[in-house]
Amino acid sequence: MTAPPSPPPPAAAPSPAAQPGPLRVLFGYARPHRLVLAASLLLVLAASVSGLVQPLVAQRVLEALAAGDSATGPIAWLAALVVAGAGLTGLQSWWQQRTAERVVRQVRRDLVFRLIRLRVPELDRRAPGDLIARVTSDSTLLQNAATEGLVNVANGTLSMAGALVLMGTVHAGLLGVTVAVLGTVTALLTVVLPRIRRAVSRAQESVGAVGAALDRTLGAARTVKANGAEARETAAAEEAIDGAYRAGLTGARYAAWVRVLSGVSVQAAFLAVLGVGGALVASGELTAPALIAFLLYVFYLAGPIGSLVAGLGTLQLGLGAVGRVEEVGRMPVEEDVDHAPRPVQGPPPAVEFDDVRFSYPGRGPALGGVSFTAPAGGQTALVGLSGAGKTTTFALLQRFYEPTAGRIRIGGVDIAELGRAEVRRRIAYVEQDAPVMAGTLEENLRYAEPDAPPEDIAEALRLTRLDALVARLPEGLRTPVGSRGVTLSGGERQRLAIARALLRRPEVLLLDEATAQLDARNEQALREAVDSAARRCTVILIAHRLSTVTGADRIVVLEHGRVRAVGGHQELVASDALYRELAASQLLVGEEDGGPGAPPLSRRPARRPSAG
Ligand SMILES: Nc1ncnc2c1ncn2[C@@H]1O[C@H](COP(=O)(O)OP(=O)(O)OP(=O)(O)O)[C@@H](O)[C@H]1O
Repeated sequence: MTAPPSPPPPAAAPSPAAQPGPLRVLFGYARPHRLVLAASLLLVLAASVSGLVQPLVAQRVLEALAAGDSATGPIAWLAALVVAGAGLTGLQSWWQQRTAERVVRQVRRDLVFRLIRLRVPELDRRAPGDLIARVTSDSTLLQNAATEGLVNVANGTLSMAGALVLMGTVHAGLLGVTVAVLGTVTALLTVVLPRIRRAVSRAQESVGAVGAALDRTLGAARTVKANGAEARETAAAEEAIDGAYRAGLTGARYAAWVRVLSGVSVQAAFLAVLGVGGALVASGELTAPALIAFLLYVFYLAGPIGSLVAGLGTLQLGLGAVGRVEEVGRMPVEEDVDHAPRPVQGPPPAVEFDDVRFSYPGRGPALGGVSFTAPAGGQTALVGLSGAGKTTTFALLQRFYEPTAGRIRIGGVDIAELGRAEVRRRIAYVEQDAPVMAGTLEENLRYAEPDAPPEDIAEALRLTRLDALVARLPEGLRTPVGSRGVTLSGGERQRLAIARALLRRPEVLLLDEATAQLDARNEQALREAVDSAARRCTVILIAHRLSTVTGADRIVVLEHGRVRAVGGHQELVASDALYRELAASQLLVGEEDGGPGAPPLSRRPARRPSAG
């Protein structure tokens, strides 16, 4: 198997101990692109300077005209400045957007890299829809802030400072008037902008909740429809949509205030300067062209102020998203799954559970000291009532969760000493509700073994009787399956999962028995497939059916997270009351029906992440 390319770890994944503020984090995302962003800032500043010089040149034009001189030169300069300003603005916009796309690509790659490696306990407590929203929409807000927001704020600040300096050269007193007016407006803006940020954070959380609600509902679409629960599910999503709407309205209200304040600032400064400057012109302390030039500067300020306000607004949106993106950086991931472990060729190993204890977070013990040995190369069946702890033993064996006490050994080696990739390379796992991955039937088969030789594929297909299905499909193995292709039946999906598992030639095969949806013929085929796998590896299965239990070398009866009894079928029927009860209530019915058609020993619903 070739190892997948592993992208670099996230650019900014702070340790929980010292978390920098959101602004610093934002700078962290912009830092790798600082040269391009600086160039972008220079371009926008150059465009601003061309605007900044225009009032001065206009003043020359007016003075030349007032003196009866030719104004052709200054007018030509003015035209050149206007064209240069427009060109620079266009170039800057393209350049900045290009950088923004790079930033968001990196943010999304980092997020996806981490999300796919999240530890199972973390995945179990998170809603996938919410995690997806962080990749799709929060990353966009963050990207805008880290590029456009920072450049706009820098440009607005520098351009405004430049304009104020030039205005000071025209008339210091009028500059004082302008600064007083703008200062008042700025004070008001600092009250409003953080509110926008909080509103955006709330809106983003609600959008994440919409995603989570939809993910849950669409994932259980058949159950929703079968139970006529469309209205209830719609209401649940609508509640989140309304939350986003309310937060959006709040944000819009504050955004409107920002527009009003920034618009009013220039108008107010204009009126104040006109009044004071008019008096100065009347008293002869200021020339009319100088006042006009000053007023042009005041209008020019609308540009930098607009840039500053837009930049601050974008920053607020981004700062609201930073927390949600950064939180992913703090979620625990499996660090040890990205190296290609050595191929396994050894003989089947024994699997030992030695006084294993485990509790799910916030729950009582799921396993309270489980000890049993699955003999090397044998078939071991785990049976027990629903909730006894069967699936939990599989989760611990694959290091999805870690035991709180006790040891699990494969071939005598404690799996805690092996990397997760190593442990999982030795084990093939067939889930009860085995999912079909996107792609063709062949890609599904080769999912873990892309280089499996064709004869192995043919054998796996034959053993699982999928060869008949392949022959029926128009494009054979190249037929796309899953959501964008041919829909496979539950039984076909399960056989596909077993074929995939057999192709991996594992040391240990874990089978959460998936025979409930098979007809008798195919179930017989599966038994043969598992029997043939058992000649090459150690098989542990969560048994739901009589035929499996009677075929197993060893049966482990679990009850309330403990091993209640271990033995063969006849032995347990004779010695264990619970096993006998299970057999009496369900297995015997199966025998009467002819074995393979028997009902499951224990049924359980498909598990969904517990987080809502
Ligand atoms: N992800 C989880 N988070 C919290 N508790 C869990 C989780 N998975 C299982 N449990 C709890 O742990 C206990 C053992 O569950 P487990 O799934 O191992 O039982 P099981 O024997 O496999 O049951 P079934 O046959 O119904 O699948 C149960 O009380 C269950 O509610």
